[in-house]
Amino acid sequence: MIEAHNLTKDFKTPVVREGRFSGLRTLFSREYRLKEAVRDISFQVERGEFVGYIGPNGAGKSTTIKMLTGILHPTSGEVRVGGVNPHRDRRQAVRQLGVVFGQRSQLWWDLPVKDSYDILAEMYGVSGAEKTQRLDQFAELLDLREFWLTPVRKLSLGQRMRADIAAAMLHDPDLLFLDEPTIGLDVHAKRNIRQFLSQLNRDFGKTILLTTHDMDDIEQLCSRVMVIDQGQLTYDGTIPTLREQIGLPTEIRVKFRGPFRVPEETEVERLPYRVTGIEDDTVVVEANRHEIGTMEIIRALSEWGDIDDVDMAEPAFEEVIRSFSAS
Ligand SMILES: Nc1ncnc2c1ncn2[C@@H]1O[C@H](COP(=O)(O)OP(=O)(O)OP(=O)(O)O)[C@@H](O)[C@H]1O
Repeated sequence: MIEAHNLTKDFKTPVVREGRFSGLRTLFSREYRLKEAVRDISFQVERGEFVGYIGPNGAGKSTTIKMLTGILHPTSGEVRVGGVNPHRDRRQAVRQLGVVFGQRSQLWWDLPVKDSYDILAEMYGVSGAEKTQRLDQFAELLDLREFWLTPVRKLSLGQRMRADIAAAMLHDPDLLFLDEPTIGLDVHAKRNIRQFLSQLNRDFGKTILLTTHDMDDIEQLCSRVMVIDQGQLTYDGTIPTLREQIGLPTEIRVKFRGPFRVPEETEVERLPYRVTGIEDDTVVVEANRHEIGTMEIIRALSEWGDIDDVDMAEPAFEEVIRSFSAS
């Protein structure tokens, strides 16, 4: 559905001069600084996938999305979306993709929500019957009716986002790009949006590429995640594998039935796990699953006493990403 081959995007920006008349001198300067926003990125997204695209600020996420949607032309490399070049065959590409930018709306600010849909339907050549059928469905799933006749500028952020997602899907594209769709929303509004996106993917087979700083979005929605850092793709795979690669410690809480004996610190230190706490009948251990298997730890701990229950907590996803970007 999406193919990116050795995508690179450089931005040339004039070097800003200091001092008097600096604005004018910058304007006429021939000195440029080159910024490699995206460097030699290749990936493929198959039909029906839900992919998270994440990375620190300024990593190159928006630039990539803009190349995939045809807004920007790559400096080198190639993009195909549904078999077409989105920059060259703009009309064809636009028909099969929907885009939502969390920070700005594609709806008409002063018009009632309903009127924006009428204009978009006209622009995309969506027939009256199709429009009615889709809007009925979206109104149901996204609760649009409560603000149907309200001008867009009067909507809350959550309402505006729901209205925008429905607008992006009005012409029934196969592919949806979302850039920060849950930014600034409260927990309830985020849940609504996530539910709808999940339905679009699961029940309607839509392919979705999601850029977000909200790690819960990624964990709850995406089956695959791509990490970009300083313009380069540093990871492409599943979330559990990403966790394993980083090797952040897993916390294991072991509850003992009856008495137990924790070995002396000197004995424990030689082992690839650390006892980080003892609370009544529970011992908390941190281990790096790179170095020792969970079963091995449990086997070792069972020598301390009679194990009643074991609970494991994986490292928080946000921490995984932070550590990944720093390494
Ligand atoms: N039009 C432009 N001209 C010059 N530099 C640009 C332009 N657009 C982006 N950049 C630079 O390219 C780099 C990547 O920017 P981009 O917006 O793609 O990052 P991002 O990962 O989307 O960041 P964020 O999470 O903050 O939105 C940044 O250093 C940015 O300053």
